[in-house]
Amino acid sequence: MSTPPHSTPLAQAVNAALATVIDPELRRPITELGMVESVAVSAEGAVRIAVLLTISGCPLRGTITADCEAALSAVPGVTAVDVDLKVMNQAQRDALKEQLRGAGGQRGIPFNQPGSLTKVFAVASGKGGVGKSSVTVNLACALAAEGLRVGIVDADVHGFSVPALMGITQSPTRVDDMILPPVAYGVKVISIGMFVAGNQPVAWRGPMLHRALEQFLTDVYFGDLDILFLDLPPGTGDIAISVAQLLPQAQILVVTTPQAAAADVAERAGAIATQTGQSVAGVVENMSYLELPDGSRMELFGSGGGAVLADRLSATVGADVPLLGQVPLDILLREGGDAGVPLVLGRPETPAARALSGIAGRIAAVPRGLTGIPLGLQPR
Ligand SMILES: Nc1ncnc2c1ncn2[C@@H]1O[C@H](COP(=O)(O)OP(=O)(O)OP(=O)(O)O)[C@@H](O)[C@H]1O
Repeated sequence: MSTPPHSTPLAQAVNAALATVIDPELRRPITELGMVESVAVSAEGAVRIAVLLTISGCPLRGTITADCEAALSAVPGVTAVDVDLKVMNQAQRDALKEQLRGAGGQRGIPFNQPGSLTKVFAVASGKGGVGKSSVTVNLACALAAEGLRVGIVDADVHGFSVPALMGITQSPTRVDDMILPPVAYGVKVISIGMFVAGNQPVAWRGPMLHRALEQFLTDVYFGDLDILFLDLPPGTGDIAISVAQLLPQAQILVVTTPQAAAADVAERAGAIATQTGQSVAGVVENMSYLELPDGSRMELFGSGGGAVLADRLSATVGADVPLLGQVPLDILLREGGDAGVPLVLGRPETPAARALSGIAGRIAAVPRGLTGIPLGLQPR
């Protein structure tokens, strides 16, 4: 015989345990999301719950089942757990979407709303291969490990690499017109690479890129984020202009190597801020040196490019653009990327990981860009 929830101490403990189960995509307790349809606890301690999935093919059904079983089995007095998975009907899905998007379920780019507190960083580089994506992923993971809510939009549509760097093979879940991004290491990630089959090259032109970015920013449910990174394609292409139009408050973070020639092209990527009215949050110098076994440093790509670039950008944009840090070359950084385990998490003790974590700390301290946000000031 089953008893209704809340009626016994055991049923209350079961409900409290269920409230600790977090939906892997929405990152909220399943009890808050209307996902627990029913809970029954027998006098013998057998628990039977019905969980409503957002869609029938939910790729995370196994995870949700295992998490419910683990949480409930740990409750003293529970002798058996049976999780019955069902699927939300349209009315339940609509209610969930409304809950997530706010009353009225309004569409639009949430990061542009007046109340948004998300800091947006567009990570740019002059040329490819300087480590822009590796830096983005490591900064995001370092910040998420500190407890911040972090997302990445891989806007490098021609050379998307973020999912692989974070070991993500899972596709986003679609709940009608809402896209739920996969989460890795606590970071919500969306990439054009998740929407193309296999490893196909993407040959899109400007307007399609703009539309894709707009769709990512509008339809992907990130929830409340502290920091959003946009991994831009190298150079000063259409997408940088689109970012400026769609997210005027995005601040530019420029990644370069110490090489003078790399700094020259990177300056163009940063200087676009003067045309778009955005601010430049700083410069990250990557591949700064290689530490040799005797402790000496070999400067493979020369030296000083990051500092020169920061000075030049300060002069160009008319505001202080700091050199946020120098990241040494480290084979482990490349290996971590290949294995989908970012260095700051896999080998946090290495000098490169420490440099990246230091830069992440400096980024966390950067105030939110205000361009494009109504300040609510009234003229007297
Ligand atoms: N500090 C570093 N030490 C060792 N290897 C690095 C370092 N930074 C990046 N790499 C490696 O260099 C390669 C290029 O890095 P990454 O893909 O991050 O560059 P990118 O600038 O994003 O390139 P693109 O824009 O062309 O996609 C990768 O194999 C990466 O593992």
